[in-house]
Amino acid sequence: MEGVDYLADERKKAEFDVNEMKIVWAGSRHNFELSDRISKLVANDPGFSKEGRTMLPRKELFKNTLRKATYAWKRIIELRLSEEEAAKLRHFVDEPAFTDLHWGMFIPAIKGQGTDEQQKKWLPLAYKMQIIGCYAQTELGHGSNVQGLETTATFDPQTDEFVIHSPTLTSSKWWPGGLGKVSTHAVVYARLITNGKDYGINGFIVQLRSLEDHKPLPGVTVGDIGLKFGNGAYNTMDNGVLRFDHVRIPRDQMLMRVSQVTREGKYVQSDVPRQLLYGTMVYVRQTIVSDASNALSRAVCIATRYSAVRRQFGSQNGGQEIQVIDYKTQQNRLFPLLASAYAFRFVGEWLKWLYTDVTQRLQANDFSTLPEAHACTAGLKSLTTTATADGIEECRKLCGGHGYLCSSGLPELFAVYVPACTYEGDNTVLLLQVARFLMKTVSQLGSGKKPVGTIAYMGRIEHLMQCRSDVKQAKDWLKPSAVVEAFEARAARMSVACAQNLSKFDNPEEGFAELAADLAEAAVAHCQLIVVSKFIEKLQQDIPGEGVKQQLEVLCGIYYLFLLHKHQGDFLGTGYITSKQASLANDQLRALYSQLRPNAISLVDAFNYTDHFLDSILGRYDGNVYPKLYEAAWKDPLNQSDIADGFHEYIRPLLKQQLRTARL
Ligand SMILES: CCCCCCCCCCCCCCCCCC(=O)SCCNC(=O)CCNC(=O)[C@H](O)C(C)(C)COP(=O)(O)OP(=O)(O)OC[C@H]1O[C@@H](n2cnc3c(N)ncnc32)[C@H](O)[C@@H]1OP(=O)(O)O
Ligand SMILES: Cc1cc2nc3c(=O)[nH]c(=O)nc-3n(C[C@H](O)[C@H](O)[C@H](O)COP(=O)(O)OP(=O)(O)OC[C@H]3O[C@@H](n4cnc5c(N)ncnc54)[C@H](O)[C@@H]3O)c2cc1C
Repeated sequence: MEGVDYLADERKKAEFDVNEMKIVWAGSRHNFELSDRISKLVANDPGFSKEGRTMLPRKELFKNTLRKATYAWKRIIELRLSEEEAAKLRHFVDEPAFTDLHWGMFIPAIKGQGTDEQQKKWLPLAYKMQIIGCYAQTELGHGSNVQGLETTATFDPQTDEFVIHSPTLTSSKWWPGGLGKVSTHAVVYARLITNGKDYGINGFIVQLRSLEDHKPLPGVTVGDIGLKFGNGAYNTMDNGVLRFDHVRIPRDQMLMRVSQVTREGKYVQSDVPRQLLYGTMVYVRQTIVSDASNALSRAVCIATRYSAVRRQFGSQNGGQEIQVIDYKTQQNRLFPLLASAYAFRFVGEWLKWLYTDVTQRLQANDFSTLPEAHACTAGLKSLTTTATADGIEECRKLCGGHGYLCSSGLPELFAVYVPACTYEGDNTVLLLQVARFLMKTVSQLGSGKKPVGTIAYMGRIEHLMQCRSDVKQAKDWLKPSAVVEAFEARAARMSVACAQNLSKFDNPEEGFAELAADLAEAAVAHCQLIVVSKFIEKLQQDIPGEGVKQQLEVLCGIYYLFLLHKHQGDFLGTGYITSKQASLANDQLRALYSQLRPNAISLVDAFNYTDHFLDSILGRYDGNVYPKLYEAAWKDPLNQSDIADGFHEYIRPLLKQQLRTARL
């Protein structure tokens, strides 16, 4: 029945102020009001309808995305939205498009690596979308190994130009989003060669298509790389292939903040670190961490609401069956994901702060926190995207068979999200960057250099190597100090063990390669410590609203106790806890599940998602699942007629043949 709230009883059980929790989730009242207003604006505009998008063939799907992205831009101009509001609108339109890369990477690359003059020239064009840009770094032969890229940019002093060239097949640019069919320009990463010397990778602004008729410019070969994983999903994006045949660009289109080439062809290195060339990746990794909580919370919202609607087994005397959310196994799979969504939200907020801080420092020529910012963005990107992709898939399974239907919203969410484990740095490769940072920190411990920030705990290494957990009863696991020490001791001991094993190798690089799997695990332990610590720090703030802080404490407990349970081997193996203490942690975890249970629906309501954004019959706010699933099935093109296309060609002859055989 329309208008009935099938989850009303669940909502009545809430022990906290949901409206206040909405503000905590959004980060501030301002953010909440902004998201609330813009998400409703998008949901109520038929121009942003998602109806039938998973059914469209690629060409129509792509054209539909072009229409939506252009319509979004039109609305942004008409409504005079600020940059912040416009970004929110694109987010709630919820369809990967070329604009993500234009705003998310092309513009940030020019801002981060262009000189003031270059920014003045290019940014106004990009802001008005008079040019559309993408980020062309990855090649057919190399993605992770940026230093291995092959595209060349050779300076020609005769004409004061760079010649951009793709010398081999493997040097073809491959993957950049927005490149295949839309971008007029790209920031292209190529090897800078001047006076016959190779100075490594640099960024160059290259025009690819005519601004008049959109044809590729002479010397440019460009197209789409083909269909990707999933129906609809990321196929709304034109990931592209690009080759250059001696394409000439003026010298001043080399992005010159980090290094310059003079009119005479002399290479000059600025006094900023070369790693700033990788700055766009640091920026985007930070945004990906913030985005992880959006994707995970969305899946969790669907699975939680559906788990309260769905009933299986246990009816007595004709009564109702049990809601599947009441099974402990369902809770043990679902509630840690709900807790992770909140944990990633808060670590995302903190990382944003860290990124802003490092950016301000860089502007003042203070590069001291750059290595930590790189390690944090790389590690947390890896940790949160892996957990989110796995979590979305788990939510699909938590919804049983119906989760496999596209109308559950989960298959498409997974297909759109899962490449986050690969793009912007393969997750294993990024963990190994964190491990390098950890090994460097451990090797410097005796040098008098005091570790600071997220690595400050290494400064207490002697204590952390010896201490033992003093937990005696299950509720002792609720003490923040007991938990933080457990995660610090585990991370420190795993890093030190790796460092000790590394020291047995004559060649450190050989040792690093041999021990890579252990090093990646040490990096995970360090990153989990960051997430746990930031959640605990968040709880030390003043959090208004009846019962809100208590619910967050429950979620925080579930997050760290679930990790402790899952990685028990690490905690036991490094000798910080005993098996008895591990078992007490598990007892406490079960108790927390029971505390969370009555609040589960309201905790996902606090995400404040519209039904339009969720795009899921199973996750509907009103829980009216079955009639809507039934209705949706009849909308499938296969059900447009009772007799299937192809019946006369294929099925009928088959049946006839069987009839003949039967008669024989
Ligand atoms: C439905 C939703 C729709 C939309 C929602 C929107 C939400 C927002 C999301 C945005 C849109 C996302 C769309 C997808 C975009 C994907 C774009 C890409 O993939 S683009 C392509 C992305 N591609 C990749 O990510 C490629 C991954 N590969 C790499 O980044 C590098 O090759 C490497 C780091 C692995 C090695 O680097 P290499 O130079 O070979 O070697 P070494 O290791 O020897 O390091 C040397 C030194 O440098 C240091 N350092 C390193 N990095 C950094 C840094 N960033 N900074 C600072 N420092 C850094 C390092 O610590 C070391 O220091 P030290 O020890 O000497 O002190
Ligand atoms: C949807 C999508 C969008 C993208 N958008 C863009 C874009 O806009 N612009 C752009 O430039 N690029 C883009 N990319 C490319 C992306 O950044 C790369 O695919 C990514 O950096 C991984 O590199 P790779 O493909 O070379 O993987 P590979 O490095 O070939 O990875 C293959 C395997 O090797 C392992 N491996 C590699 N090196 C090591 C190592 N040193 N130690 C241990 N294991 C290792 C990896 O863990 C992985 O298991 C996109 C990719 C995708 C999927």
